[in-house]
Amino acid sequence: MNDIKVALMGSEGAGKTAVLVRFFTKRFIGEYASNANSLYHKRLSVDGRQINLEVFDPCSQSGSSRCILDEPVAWADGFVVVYNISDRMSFLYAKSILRQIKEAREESCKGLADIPIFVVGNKQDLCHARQVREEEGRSLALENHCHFQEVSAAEDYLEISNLFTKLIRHVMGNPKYRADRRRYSGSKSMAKLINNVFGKRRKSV
Ligand SMILES: Nc1nc2c(ncn2[C@@H]2O[C@H](COP(=O)(O)OP(=O)(O)OP(=O)(O)O)[C@@H](O)[C@H]2O)c(=O)[nH]1
Repeated sequence: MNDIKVALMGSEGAGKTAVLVRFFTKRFIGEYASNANSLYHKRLSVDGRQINLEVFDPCSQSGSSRCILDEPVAWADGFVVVYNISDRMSFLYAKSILRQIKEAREESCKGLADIPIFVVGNKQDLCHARQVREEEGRSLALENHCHFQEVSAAEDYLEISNLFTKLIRHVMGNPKYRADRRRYSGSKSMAKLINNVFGKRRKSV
């Protein structure tokens, strides 16, 4: 079993939970109670390999994204940074998240290039109210050595599913992930870290 840990980042209302719930359930639910950090988990198979996927979905309303970010940077094998294409502020926020991930990883001497990050422009169905051009999203991703995709959690399942599958493949192909897996396999230390950082709250969708 491959354990893969992904952190979802982005401003309040960008659609982080909607994107995740779409991937996990194929459905768009519309409104989500979001007053706490959540850790979702799901078992799936990618290229014939069994994956135990854990996704950290922070509550943006806590207003403490900086400290929320510190631990996931050490914890996550990959990131999905979501913004809303009809909200420029959310794009600027995504930019600042990427900068913070980079700084935090530089502090821990891990660099940015070795961790898969997907920049996701959500709410593509609202393109009539677009405030962020697709090229801007693509350039931001390129500048930061990230992958890029626009999606609509409201309308797409396939694109979102492909995105997570691609992320999982990149994580599994990452030498750092493979080294960490060897180091942590059979160890209780990661489970302990997760409980310390995120509390015991876990969700299955
Ligand atoms: N039109 C449209 N609305 C969306 C889409 N994705 C999410 N929404 C709506 O945007 C709002 C916020 O979605 P959430 O998934 O709760 O956003 P979030 O980023 O998790 O927000 P926080 O939990 O507050 O951090 C909800 O009203 C969703 O229904 C989308 O693709 N298109």
